[in-house]
Amino acid sequence: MLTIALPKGRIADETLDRFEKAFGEKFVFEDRKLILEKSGFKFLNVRNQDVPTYVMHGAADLGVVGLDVLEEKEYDLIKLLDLKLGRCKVAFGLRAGEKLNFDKSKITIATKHEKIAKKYFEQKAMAVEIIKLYGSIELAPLVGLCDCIVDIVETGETMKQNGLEVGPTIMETTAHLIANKNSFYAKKDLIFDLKDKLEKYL
Ligand SMILES: Nc1ncnc2c1ncn2[C@@H]1O[C@H](COP(=O)(O)OP(=O)(O)OP(=O)(O)O)[C@@H](O)[C@H]1O
Ligand SMILES: O=P(O)(O)OC[C@H]1O[C@H](OP(=O)(O)OP(=O)(O)O)[C@H](O)[C@@H]1O
Repeated sequence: MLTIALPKGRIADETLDRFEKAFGEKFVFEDRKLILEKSGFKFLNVRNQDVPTYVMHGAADLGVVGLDVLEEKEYDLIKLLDLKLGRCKVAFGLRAGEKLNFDKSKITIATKHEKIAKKYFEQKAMAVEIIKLYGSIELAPLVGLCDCIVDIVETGETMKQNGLEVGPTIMETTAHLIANKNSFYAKKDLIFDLKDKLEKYL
C-alpha cells in the first residue's frame, strides 16, 4: 500500500486523472471523505501547504505539491518526478508603471512565499521587510500595505485586473511527486513502478 497526500483542488483532480490513465480505473474522493482507498493506494485530501508536512513525518509515503510550496517548507524530501501540471511562476507584482527600486534603503514586500522572497533579497545583500499574507496578495500594494508583492502568476489576469504589472520572475514551478526518505528505501519497488507508470502519461 502506498499513501499519497494530494493538495485539494485542481492539482489533486489532475493527478487523479493521471492515475486513471496509468491504472485504467477511476479514483474519486467520495463526498466529504478525506481518504480514498483503492487498488493499493490510499490518497489523502489535504491543504496544499500541508502536503510536505504529511510526507516529512511519514504519515504519507508520497505527495504531490508545487515546487514553490516545497521551497517554502525547506524539508528534506525526495523529488521523484515533475508531473508537469500546475505550471505557474513566482514573480514580483508592481503597481502599474513602477519598477523595482533596488536603490531604496528598505523595500516592503507582501507575500505568501516568505522564504522564497527572503532568499532572493539575501542573494542581493538587500534589507527588505516581508509582510506575510495568506491570500488576495494583489490587494496589498493598492492600499499601501507594501511597495510590491511576490506571488503566483499563471495567466497574469489577477494582477492586471488589480492595476498591477508582472515584474521579474523568481522561480518557475510545477507540481512534483515527492517522497519520504524512509518510504523511498522501504517501498522502493512499488514507488519506482508507480513513477514509471505515471511518467508515460506526462
Ligand atoms: N493559477 C494558480 N494560482 C495559484 N496556485 C497555482 C496556480 N497554478 C498552479 N498553482 C500551484 O498551486 C499552489 C496553490 O494552490 P492553492 O491556490 O490551492 O493554494 P493556497 O491558496 O496557497 O492553499 P490553501 O487554499 O490550502 O490555503 C501554488 O503554490 C502553485 O504551486
Ligand atoms: O495569474 P492568474 O492566472 O491570475 O493566477 C494567479 C492568482 O491565482 C492565485 O490565487 P488563488 O486563486 O489561489 O487565491 P489566493 O492566493 O488569493 O487565495 C494567486 O495567488 C494569484 O492571485
